[in-house]
Amino acid sequence: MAVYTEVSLSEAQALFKQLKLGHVTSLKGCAGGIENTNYFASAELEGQTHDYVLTLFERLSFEQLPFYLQLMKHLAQHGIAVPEPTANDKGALVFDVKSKPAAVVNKLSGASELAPTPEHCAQVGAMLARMHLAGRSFEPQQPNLRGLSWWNDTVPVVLPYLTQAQKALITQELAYQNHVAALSSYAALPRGPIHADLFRDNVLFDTVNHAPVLSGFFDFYFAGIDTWIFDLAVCLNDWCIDLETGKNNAQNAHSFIASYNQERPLLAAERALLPAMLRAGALRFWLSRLWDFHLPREASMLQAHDPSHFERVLTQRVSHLLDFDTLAACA
Ligand SMILES: Nc1ncnc2c1ncn2[C@@H]1O[C@H](COP(=O)(O)OP(=O)(O)O)[C@@H](O)[C@H]1O
Ligand SMILES: N[C@@H](CCOP(=O)(O)O)C(=O)O
Repeated sequence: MAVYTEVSLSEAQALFKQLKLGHVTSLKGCAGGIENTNYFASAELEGQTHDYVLTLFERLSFEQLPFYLQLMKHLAQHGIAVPEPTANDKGALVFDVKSKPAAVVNKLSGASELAPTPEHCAQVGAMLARMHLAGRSFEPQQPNLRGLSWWNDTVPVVLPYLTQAQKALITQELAYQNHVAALSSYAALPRGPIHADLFRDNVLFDTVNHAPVLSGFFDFYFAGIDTWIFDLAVCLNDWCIDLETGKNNAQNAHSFIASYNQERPLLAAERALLPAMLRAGALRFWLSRLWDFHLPREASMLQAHDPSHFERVLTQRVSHLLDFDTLAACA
């Protein structure tokens, strides 16, 4: 149950009044999620009911939040299906509720698809590409805070908890990623705001006439400026991976890359570096899961995900380098 901070109807009412969203008719704690307090709220305005999500941020501060919320607003206003944060009269997007930073966004419809097919992957791939293009006109800059410099800082912290084989894998991979980051072809990659954590559980689909229809992306709180191809690799490492074995699902990957490529054709340099970025994405999540698992932050409410899954994905990505059919298909 992800309600760590209780919000009363009258507290929600006061915020919705300030935001001119009307009268709150229902307020329900959201059972999903592990990091923040989320409430689903309905409000009536001029005879119409609208559904919202009220989030109280338990980890991020008042200072950190504007980047993420402004990015969501920018993307929503540029036609990307993401929750749009509501601003007050002064344009503020972050508010104080129970001394916690809080925001109100529109509620997306649908549910996550935890067993995605090529059709789901095609829709996510296309919207990911459109999201990258829409992000070109977003001006605020914040690096991906879970990028290379965080990996360099964090690998030494988790090393004492690893076996000899794991130590070898992670240190060799880190060295390889530092080498890649120093390449001029890497420096020239197109970049901009990326989601950086667009896993299956951060995307919702409706069902229309028995077919899935993407309703939106959410949970932008790992977003930052990084290469677009890294964002694509993070997605391929979740949407196109067999969760039991860590093996590539070539059909899903083909569909994901082909539809991304149709919206924004990949550059030759991006194709060349995709195998390296698939390894980077696997390292990033193996490392964050190891860090959460072995060094849980004090009073953390996070339930650590299984690190060994991304160790398996990394091992596969290193040994198979790439499913060449997949890349050839989007040429
Ligand atoms: N804008 C939204 N529209 C619809 N559902 C949402 C929205 N934001 C969050 N949710 C729901 O709330 C759940 C928790 O959100 P999430 O951002 O994953 O929380 P946490 O950051 O605490 O893990 C999600 O699984 C989703 O079902
Ligand atoms: N997708 C990451 C965990 C990020 O947490 P989230 O619940 O905020 O998406 C992982 O699987 O390790």
